[in-house]
Amino acid sequence: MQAEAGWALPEGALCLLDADAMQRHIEAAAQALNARFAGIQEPVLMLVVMNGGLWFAGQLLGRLHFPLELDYVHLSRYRDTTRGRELEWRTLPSKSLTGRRLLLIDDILDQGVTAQALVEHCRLQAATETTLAVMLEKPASCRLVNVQAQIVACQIPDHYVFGCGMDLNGLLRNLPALYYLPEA
Ligand SMILES: O=P(O)(O)OC[C@H]1O[C@H](OP(=O)(O)OP(=O)(O)O)[C@H](O)[C@@H]1O
Ligand SMILES: Nc1nc2[nH]cnc2c(=O)[nH]1
Repeated sequence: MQAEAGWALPEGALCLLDADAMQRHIEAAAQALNARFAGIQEPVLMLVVMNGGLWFAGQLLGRLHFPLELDYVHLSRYRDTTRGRELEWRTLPSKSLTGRRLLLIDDILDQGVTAQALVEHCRLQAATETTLAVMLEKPASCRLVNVQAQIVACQIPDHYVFGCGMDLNGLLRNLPALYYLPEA
C-alpha cells in the first residue's frame, strides 16, 4: 500500500486517523492548553519526551499562546520494537525543575510506565505543578501503573500505532496520519 508519494506502508497497514483528523484533535488540545495556562506570568517549562513527543510538540508550539520555555528528556522503552521493556533514561532535562510549572509532552499513554517515571521524577525534583499532555491515549485497561494525563488530544483503541512522530521499527515517524497493523 502507498500512503502518499514517498511513503511505502507495510502490507496490511490501516489508517486509524487521517491527517485532517489529527490536526483537528491537535487544535482542540492546543485550545485546552491555552485555557489551562491563560494569564500565567512565569513561563511554563515544556518538557518534550523524545523521540515520540517531538512531532506533537512541533504541531502544538505555534498554537500555544502563553509564555513557555522549551526543554526535553529522552526516555526509551520500546527501542525499535513493538513491546515495552525496561525504561532507559537517556537524557535528563538541562534546566532545573525545582519550583517550576511543567508541561510534559508525549505522543502516547500506553502501559503508562514512561509517563509515571517522568511524573515521579518531576515530583522528586520539587516541581510546583506538572501537567501531562499526550497526543494519544490507549484504554485504561492497557495501563500497568496508575498515571493520568490531564490533556489528551485523542483516545484510541489498543493497537500498536505509527505515524505522527511514532515509529514502526524505528521508521515512518514522518507520516502525517496515524496507522496501525491489525495483527501487531
Ligand atoms: O506508556 P508506555 O507503555 O510506557 O509507552 C509510552 C512511551 O513509549 C514510546 O516511547 P519509546 O520507548 O517507543 O521511544 P520513542 O519515543 O523514541 O519512540 C512513547 O514515545 C512513549 O514515551
Ligand atoms: N510507535 C508506538 N510506540 C508506542 N509506545 C507505546 N505504545 C506505542 C504504540 O502504539 N506505537
